[in-house]
Amino acid sequence: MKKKIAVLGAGSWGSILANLLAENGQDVRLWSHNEEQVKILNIRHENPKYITDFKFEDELKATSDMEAAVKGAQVVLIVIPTKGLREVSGKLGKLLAKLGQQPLIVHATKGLEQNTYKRPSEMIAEEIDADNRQAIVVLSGPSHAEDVARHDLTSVTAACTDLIGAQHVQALFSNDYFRVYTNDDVIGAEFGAALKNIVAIGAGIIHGLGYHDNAKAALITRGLTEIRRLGVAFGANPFTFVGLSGVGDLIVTATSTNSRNWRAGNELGQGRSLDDVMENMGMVIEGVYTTKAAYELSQQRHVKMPITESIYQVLYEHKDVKVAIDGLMQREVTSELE
Ligand SMILES: NC(=O)C1=CN([C@@H]2O[C@H](COP(=O)(O)OP(=O)(O)OC[C@H]3O[C@@H](n4cnc5c(N)ncnc54)[C@H](OP(=O)(O)O)[C@@H]3O)[C@@H](O)[C@H]2O)C=CC1
Ligand SMILES: O=C(CO)COP(=O)(O)O
Repeated sequence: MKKKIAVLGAGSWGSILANLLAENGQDVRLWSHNEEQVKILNIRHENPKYITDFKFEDELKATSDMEAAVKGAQVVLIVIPTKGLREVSGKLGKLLAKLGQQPLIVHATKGLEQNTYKRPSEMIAEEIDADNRQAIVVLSGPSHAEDVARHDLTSVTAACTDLIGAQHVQALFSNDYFRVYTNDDVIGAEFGAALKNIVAIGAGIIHGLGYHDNAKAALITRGLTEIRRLGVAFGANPFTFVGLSGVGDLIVTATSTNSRNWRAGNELGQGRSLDDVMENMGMVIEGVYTTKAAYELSQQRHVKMPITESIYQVLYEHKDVKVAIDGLMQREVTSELE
């Protein structure tokens, strides 16, 4: 049955997910705070800043009025970068209370909040009263918007402590090119999603420095060990990290030139400054912020994360990229299973 779905955030991922839901026959309202972008989406069916050479479904309606998007919605999908998530969730929470609605909440944000180190679902739960929502479901996995736009085969995970919520999302999003699995490990899904961006920056740096496949494979594998260590310290199921929202997303982000995190790392490896890289990307590079949060969290919890620490030193302490990467090899040798 056709559902009314509000999608908050019209960047590359929000707009493409909204389009997928419209293709699946749902009644979708895409909200953006940018009126000019809304006009272009409604008149030309394009979102040129975020997805080039792509025509959106005629049925997909955009609006800059959050109330118009959310009114009557049975499902609200939030696709806002971590930095703006609390603000947008707060507005949504107030609106749902005013409208007396209780939709299922889905989010696709990948990161950890600065200073509090909260996961996206924790921020959302704090900003939307439990009386004004059903479950919160995490949609995550290896899924570059550019690939989904061209109907490349994609598989992701819907994670929710209440499996019925995850199954609901599975049914809404799945089609012949987008396959959704379920998982009840929200902590693992969110840590996998956030932390893989740090490793993707590292993989880009390695490429930019001129190292090759052996170095990339080692970084990805040892990076996964760090992701698992921190996630498990917070109660994640270690098996989630060998799933789509763990190693799956790590592979796609650390090996694809579509990845903003990989591209940022590659440019840093070639000697560009972080300010320069961030200014020119024009889209969010979540890993830059997540590196800081994860590094501080690892120090606080005494979790060994040498790759994260090295990337933190490059991003925040101006350490030379080559010295940082080569330094990883010069550490005391150790057991792989430690
Ligand atoms: N792109 C992808 O392929 C994928 C992305 N993700 C994740 O999805 C999340 C969103 O990423 P993505 O769509 O790529 O990001 P983009 O940078 O492409 O777009 C972000 C969108 O959010 C809007 N926005 C940012 N802050 C606010 C705010 N405070 N209030 C209202 N709107 C805001 C931006 O508006 P404005 O244009 O005004 O800046 C823009 O429309 C990230 O956490 C990312 O890691 C997950 C899977 C795949
Ligand atoms: O999360 C993503 C793909 O699964 C998108 O990664 P980037 O933000 O690095 O482009």
